[in-house]
Amino acid sequence: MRVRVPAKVNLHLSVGDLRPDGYHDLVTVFHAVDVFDEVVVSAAPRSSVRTVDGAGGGAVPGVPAGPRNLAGAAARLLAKECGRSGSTGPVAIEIIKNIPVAGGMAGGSADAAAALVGCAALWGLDLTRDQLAEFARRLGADVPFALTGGTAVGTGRGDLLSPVLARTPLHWVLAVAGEGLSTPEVFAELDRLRAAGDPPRVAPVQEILAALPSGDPVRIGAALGNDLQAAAVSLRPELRRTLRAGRAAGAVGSVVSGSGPTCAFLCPGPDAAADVAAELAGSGTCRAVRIASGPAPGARLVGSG
Ligand SMILES: C[C@](O)(CO)[C@H](O)COP(=O)(O)OP(=O)(O)OC[C@H]1O[C@@H](n2ccc(N)nc2=O)[C@H](O)[C@@H]1O
Ligand SMILES: Nc1ncnc2c1ncn2[C@@H]1O[C@H](COP(=O)(O)OP(=O)(O)OP(=O)(O)O)[C@@H](O)[C@H]1O
Repeated sequence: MRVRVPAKVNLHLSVGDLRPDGYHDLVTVFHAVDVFDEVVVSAAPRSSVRTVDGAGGGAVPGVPAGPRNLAGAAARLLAKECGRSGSTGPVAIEIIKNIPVAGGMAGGSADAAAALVGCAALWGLDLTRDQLAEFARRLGADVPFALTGGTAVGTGRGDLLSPVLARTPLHWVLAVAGEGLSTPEVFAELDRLRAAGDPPRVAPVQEILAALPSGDPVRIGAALGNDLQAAAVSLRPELRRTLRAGRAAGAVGSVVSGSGPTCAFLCPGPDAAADVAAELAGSGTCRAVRIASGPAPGARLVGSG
């Protein structure tokens, strides 16, 4: 079973206080973009997970091959919970990676969502979208959104979703950094910054929710915001230059995606995105540049047999 699954950017992310369970309450607006990982799940004598680079086919540093890989964890969870209702068994999982690793674009979460969809199909499990979402939630805060895609508001840990009807395509340039950031470290840095003196918080979510139906990139660009941006910039001060370079190149909005360090630049249209990408690529402020658009659909079977 071959499943295609999108990356996300957060158009809005407001972070509440640290909870006793180590998480923070969030209000976020997820937006899926057309940077896709593919996850291929096949019955095999022994379970395994292998990741290859979608661009060159080589190894992908930073992605665990063993039991810590979230896609393998997804397969194990489904086998454990549904073993009695279908023919579960060992699976070989191959991940074809295009989503930047540890980039704040939920790549590991996407692979977990794709593995849930692929294994459910392989094993003939008759699960509803709600049942899949419940398993997804147990794997990580970002996993349920990778199932649904589109644009959605997330509350709780970010895992309670309600869809946002905003179908006008948005054109993005993504600036990918040379080295990733650890999500727990970025949340911890925000706690530290707040203990030392409250950094400014993002505007209420209503601002972006009011802007989205207009489809107007200038209005939407002005409403982008992320409480984790200050923490990501504090850990990686060079992101300031990246953000400045994208705006100087003509982007109408900029935001660090999730826990970073990927920076997302909203552009007025596809031609402007090509111009911004070319200029950013020459600015020397990031490792790679990608053009993307959203909203993209969530995890979907694209082949079988
Ligand atoms: C930053 C975001 O990408 C925004 O969409 C997500 O909140 C992160 O989601 P994720 O990577 O799926 O997160 P998880 O794997 O569930 O959690 C990793 C760690 O991030 C921190 N974490 C995550 C989500 C959340 N609401 N509060 C947190 O404090 C916790 O330290 C947690 O142990
Ligand atoms: N399938 C996977 N793909 C990528 N990373 C994985 C995977 N499984 C486990 N990981 C681990 O998760 C860490 C975070 O990777 P990921 O690419 O999901 O980060 P992220 O995009 O910043 O996450 P998020 O946006 O959800 O916070 C990696 O450093 C790696 O150790």
